[in-house]
Amino acid sequence: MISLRGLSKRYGDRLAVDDLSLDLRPGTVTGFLGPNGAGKSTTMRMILGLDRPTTGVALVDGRPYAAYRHPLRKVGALLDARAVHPGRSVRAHLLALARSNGIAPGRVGEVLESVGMEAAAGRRAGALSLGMSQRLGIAAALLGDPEVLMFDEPVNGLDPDGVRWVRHLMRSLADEGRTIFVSSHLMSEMQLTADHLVVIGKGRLIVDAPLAKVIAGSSLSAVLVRSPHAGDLATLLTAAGLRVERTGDNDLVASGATIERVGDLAFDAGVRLHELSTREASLEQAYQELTAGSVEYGARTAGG
Ligand SMILES: Nc1ncnc2c1ncn2[C@@H]1O[C@H](COP(=O)(O)OP(=O)(O)OP(=O)(O)O)[C@@H](O)[C@H]1O
Repeated sequence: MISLRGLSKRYGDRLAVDDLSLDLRPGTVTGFLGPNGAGKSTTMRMILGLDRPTTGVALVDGRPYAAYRHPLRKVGALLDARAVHPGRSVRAHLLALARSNGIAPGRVGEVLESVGMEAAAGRRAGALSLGMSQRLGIAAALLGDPEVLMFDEPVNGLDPDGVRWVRHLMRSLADEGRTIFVSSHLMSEMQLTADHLVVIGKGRLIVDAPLAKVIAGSSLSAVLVRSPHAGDLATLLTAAGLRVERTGDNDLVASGATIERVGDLAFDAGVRLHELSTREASLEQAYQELTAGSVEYGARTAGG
């Protein structure tokens, strides 16, 4: 498990990461979201000991990453796909990593196969396309068969097949009980991949919650109700603390509650229902509401 406690990073007068405390759990894909400059990469770098926290700690199973003798066997990471020796072949790059981490050389062939790069093993790492570099970075992360995997924008540059492949890979790694921490700006992809979300803005924690809860919390998620007594029901639900909007003579939309709660309130009051259903916000909509106050580098939209 990865634990962050009061983790902060200051660059000059800029607080890039501001007092983050959270746990990343095994068997879970945790999506790491936030606007540009929010501090995602800096957080990941601190977990990997590549940046020193100004205050606080980042621990992997109770110890700093750097305290492990063979760190790649504990945490595999893809942070910057282009951070490879450009003149080395794909195979030589992975062999060098394996050697320095006490990993059997035979493992190189296995990870090349699992990322579909056996045929490219002899190519110069510096001459790969961005998508192929991403695959090589993922192969390097998998090399030590680690319990924890961190990926910074892993689908960047991948074609649709590659994107789907990464999604399935993350799911299967989590299903094997590993801890997966993945940053992305692709909300539709995150909605399909993540179980849990950590959202930060301007270095600060905004949300640490299951995906379903984040989506249900959006003002655009709601319960739709049709009833011949919609007026009575609206009064009842409002009195119970729900936000209610009448959308027709017999129709209303209630937000701030589950479908079960709306159904139970109607049943208890003896109000007849002709329809009870949910409208789910997309992750993109939920995310926009959550981060509305934290976007530093947003372009103004037309008319906005
Ligand atoms: N080495 C550094 N020196 C000075 N400032 C830095 C350094 N690295 C990051 N920063 C600043 O810290 C803040 C957080 O950057 P970071 O790259 O962690 O954000 P991010 O959430 O990963 O952004 P993006 O989504 O754009 O990749 C930014 O304001 C960035 O300019």
